[in-house]
Amino acid sequence: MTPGARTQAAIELLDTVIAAARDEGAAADTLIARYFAARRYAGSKDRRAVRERVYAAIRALGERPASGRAAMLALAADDADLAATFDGGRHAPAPVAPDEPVASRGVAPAWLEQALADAGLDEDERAALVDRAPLDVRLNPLRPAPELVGAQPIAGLPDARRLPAGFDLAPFAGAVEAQDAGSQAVTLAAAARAGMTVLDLCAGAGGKTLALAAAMQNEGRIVAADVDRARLSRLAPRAEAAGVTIAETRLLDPGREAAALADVAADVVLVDAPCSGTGTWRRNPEARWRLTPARLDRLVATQARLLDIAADRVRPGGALTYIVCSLLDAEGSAQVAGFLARRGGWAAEPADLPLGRAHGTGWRLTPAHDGSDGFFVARLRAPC
Ligand SMILES: C[S@@+](CC[C@H](N)C(=O)[O-])C[C@H]1O[C@@H](n2cnc3c(N)ncnc32)[C@H](O)[C@@H]1O
Repeated sequence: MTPGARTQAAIELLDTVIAAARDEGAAADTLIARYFAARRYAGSKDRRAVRERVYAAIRALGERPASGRAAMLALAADDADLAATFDGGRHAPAPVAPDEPVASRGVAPAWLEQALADAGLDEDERAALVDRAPLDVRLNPLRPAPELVGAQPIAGLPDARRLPAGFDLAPFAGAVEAQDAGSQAVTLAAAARAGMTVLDLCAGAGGKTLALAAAMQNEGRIVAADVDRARLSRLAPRAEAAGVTIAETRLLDPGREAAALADVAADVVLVDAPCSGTGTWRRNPEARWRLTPARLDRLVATQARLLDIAADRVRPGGALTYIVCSLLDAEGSAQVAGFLARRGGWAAEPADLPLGRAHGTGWRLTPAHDGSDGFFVARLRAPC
């Protein structure tokens, strides 16, 4: 492909990413894979260059742009080589007209930037939300530790390593789990120990379930529940590879979760709740283009409902750990304040984790402060 054809491909792809973000359609990665599946003539260098351009645009633009062309013109404003590809040549974008719309750079849509500022994140903290994320892993203490060339330790997390970009994890399946340092740190707030009964209410594919099992030295019982069949079905093979035998999965019907869990009385319940993901924009920057105030309201309502379901499953004196990979107070500190207001006798305990700092009713990790994804976590103690 010529440089102009690559630019035009990025514009076309961005048009589909923008439409999918607006209409809750497929993720950018899926759209890029589909695009090239239908264009076998594009070589691996072309694919990489186009993909990089698409993601550079997504990362640079906070507001969902009006079009792929407006998005690429925003990048071209600071990149003379890119601007030169708008030459009207064969397969290349048309030359730029004097009054053409150009998307504006930014971290997030205005309403979200304001909500993040209201949550106490200054400009530098907000800008770091869309930096590139490192590759972090958790060494599985249930398996012999492999040699990982180039691995760096992460202070305060003995099982965490930061790996060089592009490191191939496939040969280490079961011994090494890809997991952000922040995700590892917030799981420690659950303080799961050998012999406990633990409910992982939003287990997904089991990233935190496996970390809980390791902390429990694979002794006790974990009920790993989720409403998403596809995600939950990935847990059992991962557990087997990791040597985890104490986790059982339970697929829940949305709206009927409480009944399906009525037999569980847990020492620890973990709610790794569905959220806006504002703390994981480094890995998923297009999420900024998908979130609307109405979608956020729905997530906040679901989180409150899950907190109440979870609280009913904690034995007297047990603990509930609530986690969101979001830095919005509506999903974090204020969500927990609402829980404490409607649940007499419950108390928030200081988390005191190796990463992060106290924030409102809980604890917060941010990319700028901790070099990890952004999280809010609270540990809540049930009355005896
Ligand atoms: C942040 S993800 C969990 C990630 C997972 N704990 C991990 O560490 O990989 C949130 C999960 O909540 C699940 N979820 C959404 N609504 C739910 C509900 N009503 N009951 C249980 N799980 C739910 C989603 O399917 C999703 O897997």
